[in-house]
Amino acid sequence: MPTSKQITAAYKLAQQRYADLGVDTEAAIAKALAVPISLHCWQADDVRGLETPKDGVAGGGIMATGGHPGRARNGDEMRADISMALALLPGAHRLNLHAFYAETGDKVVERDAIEPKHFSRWLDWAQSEDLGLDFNPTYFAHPLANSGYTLSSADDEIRNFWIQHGKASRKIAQHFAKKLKSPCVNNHWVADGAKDDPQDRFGPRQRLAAAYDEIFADKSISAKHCVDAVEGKLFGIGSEAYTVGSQEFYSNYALTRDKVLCLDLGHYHPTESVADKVSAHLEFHKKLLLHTSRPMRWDSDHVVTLDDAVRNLFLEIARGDAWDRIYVALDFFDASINRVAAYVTGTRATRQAILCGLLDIFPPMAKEQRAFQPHEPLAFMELTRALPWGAVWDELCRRANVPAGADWLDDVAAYESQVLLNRD
Ligand SMILES: C[C@H](O)[C@H](O)[C@@H](O)C(=O)CO
Ligand SMILES: [Mn+2]
Repeated sequence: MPTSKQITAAYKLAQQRYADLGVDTEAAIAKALAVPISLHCWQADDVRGLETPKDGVAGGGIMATGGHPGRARNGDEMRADISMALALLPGAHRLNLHAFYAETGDKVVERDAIEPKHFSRWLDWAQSEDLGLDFNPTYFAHPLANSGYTLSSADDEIRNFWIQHGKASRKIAQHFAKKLKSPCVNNHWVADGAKDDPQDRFGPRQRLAAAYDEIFADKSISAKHCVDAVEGKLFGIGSEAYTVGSQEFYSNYALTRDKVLCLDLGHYHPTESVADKVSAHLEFHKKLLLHTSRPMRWDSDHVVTLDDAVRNLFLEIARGDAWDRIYVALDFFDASINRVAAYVTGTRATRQAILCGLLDIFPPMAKEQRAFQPHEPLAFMELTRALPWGAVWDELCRRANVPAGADWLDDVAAYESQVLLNRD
């Protein structure tokens, strides 16, 4: 693995190479370190939640598969594992919590009754790690979600239960934001839908819109603190034929209600480009929440790698200079590998994509108002891929005081043998 001296020497050469193309690597490193990435707490425990012991499935259209030992079994273990991952990650981070990670002791507290106090241990830990907090109401993995419909249910009792949960989530998000002096993104996703063609597609969508309107009607919640986002999807396990909260539904909802639209890289047809959607949405929406994920043939939530989808997404953000109009969050869960390694791999890949976006040669070229021959953009895009961004990344890691290269694997191996393998 490269020494600190070797990293700096390689960086100097890379810096010059980029400078010749008009790219300021110092500015790119500083900005790439500053973009906050919200780490999803649910990779640590395979999306099980802390409410009651459950086996395997999270329920509601998503599922972590695999049986690698060492899964976190409680809040303390989750926090320890995430702290371990954070120690190996460069840059600014937040923690993205789901409501079913409330810690209520021996008391069963229903989701419509959760309060900020049930997350005080997460809040204390976030303060100690200097992290902002984001939040998500959990509209799945619950007996009242078994019918396949929650906020869009035709059953008043079920729908009202989930409306109360949505309202409670916003109070918690506002509390986090005030305590941590940092706005809290509160992302709403429901798995509502049908496995096979329903006879009524209108009713659930009308009820879903009305339910959200009721949730968001609470005027005691300020958008300065609680930044509500809504996340659509093409299909899920059990909602193959009909997903109530589709992309079109949420795009229109967010636009007409001034909410943030969430784009998850796993939520589209495999050939659809999420990068291409960014400029279309940002022409109309103020902000986007981006969930980085890797859909292997379907919405499988594989650990993020530096693939074209993630790279192109942040190239697009860079080309539109839209850094202040996005929130970046992770969304993957793999129970078949060491979960700390999953965090480190996926978070590093996301930040590498951010860095590659910032090292793009097109924005400086655009300033020169250079007229391209039709064949040139493609040639320059190929050149961009071949530029020594890895040397800039190593330098970024060195400055952030975290291992460059794959040196972090040693730390993960030690943590696995000393901590993770001692769990049942
Ligand atoms: C656990 C999250 O809420 C979930 O992954 C959601 O963001 C999603 O993407 C569902 O497919
Ligand atoms: Mn998502």
